[in-house]
Amino acid sequence: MNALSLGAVNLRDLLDILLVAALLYQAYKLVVNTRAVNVVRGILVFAGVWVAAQVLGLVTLSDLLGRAGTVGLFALVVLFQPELRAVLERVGRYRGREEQAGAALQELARAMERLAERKTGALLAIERRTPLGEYAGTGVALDAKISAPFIEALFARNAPLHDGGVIIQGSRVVAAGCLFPLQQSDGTYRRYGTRHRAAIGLSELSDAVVLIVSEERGSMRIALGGRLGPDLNGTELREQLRVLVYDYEDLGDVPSPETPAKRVMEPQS
Ligand SMILES: Nc1ncnc2c1ncn2[C@@H]1O[C@H](COP(=O)(O)OP(=O)(O)OP(=O)(O)O)[C@@H](O)[C@H]1O
Repeated sequence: MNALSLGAVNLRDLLDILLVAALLYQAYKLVVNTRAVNVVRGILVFAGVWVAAQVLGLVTLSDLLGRAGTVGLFALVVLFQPELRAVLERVGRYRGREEQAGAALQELARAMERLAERKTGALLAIERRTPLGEYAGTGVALDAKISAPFIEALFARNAPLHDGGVIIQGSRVVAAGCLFPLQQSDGTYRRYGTRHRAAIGLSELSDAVVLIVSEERGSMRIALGGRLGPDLNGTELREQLRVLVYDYEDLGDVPSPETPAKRVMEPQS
C-alpha cells in the first residue's frame, strides 16, 4: 500500500475531491443570483432523466437526449455569451488588481466629492455581475482608466458627454452619455427627477451600483437593487464602494443588494 494512503482513500483522492468541490462551489457562486440559475436547474433535470434512461437501458430515449444535449450545449454558449465573456475576463484579470481597485475607489470618490461640492450633476453605474453592455451601447464607447479629473471633465457643464450616465467596469470607464432605463413610476420615487429615477431604474434591472450626484442639492447617493440610499459623506461613500464593489472580486463574493448595503441603504421616499 502506498505510504500516503489512508485505507481505501489516499491523499491524492482527497485532493481530487477537494479540488472538484472547490470548482463546483465557485461555479455555484457564479450562477447564484443570476438568470443562469434556472437554466442550471433545467440542465440538472435533463441530465438526471438522461442518466436514468441509460441505467434503465432505454436506448432510443437516451440516444435522443444525448443528441439534444449536444445541440443544447451550443445553444447555451450562444444564449449566455455575455455572461461567459464576463466570467473569462474575470478569471483572466491579472494580479495587482487589489492595488488598482484601491486607486480606482479613491479617484472615483474624489471625483464624486468635487462634483458634489460644485453642484455638478453626475450619474455613474459600476458594473458587477449583470453585463451593462446594452446600456453602454446607447452612449459613446470609451476605454479610460478612472481618474478624478477625467470623471469631473466628463460631467462638466457644456462638456459633450455630460448628459446621461457613465459606465464603469472595474477600474475603467467604458462608456459615457448613456441612457439608463427610468424607474417605472410606482409612486415611491415620484418626487425625484429623471437623473435619480434613471439610477433607480438601472439598479432595478441589474445588480449595478449606481452613483448619483444631485445638481440641485449637491448630495451623493447610491441606488442599489431598485432602492435609493441616503445622502452619503465622503467616508461613507468610500466605505460603500469598498464593500459593494472594490472588495468583492478579491473575496470572490458579490454582495447582494440585501446584504451589506442594507446597513446604510434604507429606502428613501
Ligand atoms: N434616462 C436617463 N439616463 C441617463 N441620464 C439621464 C436620464 N434621464 C435624465 N438623465 C440625466 O439627468 C439630467 C436631468 O436631471 P433632472 O434634473 O431631471 O434629475 P434630478 O433627479 O432632479 O437630478 P438633480 O438632483 O441632479 O437635478 C439630464 O440632463 C441627464 O443628464
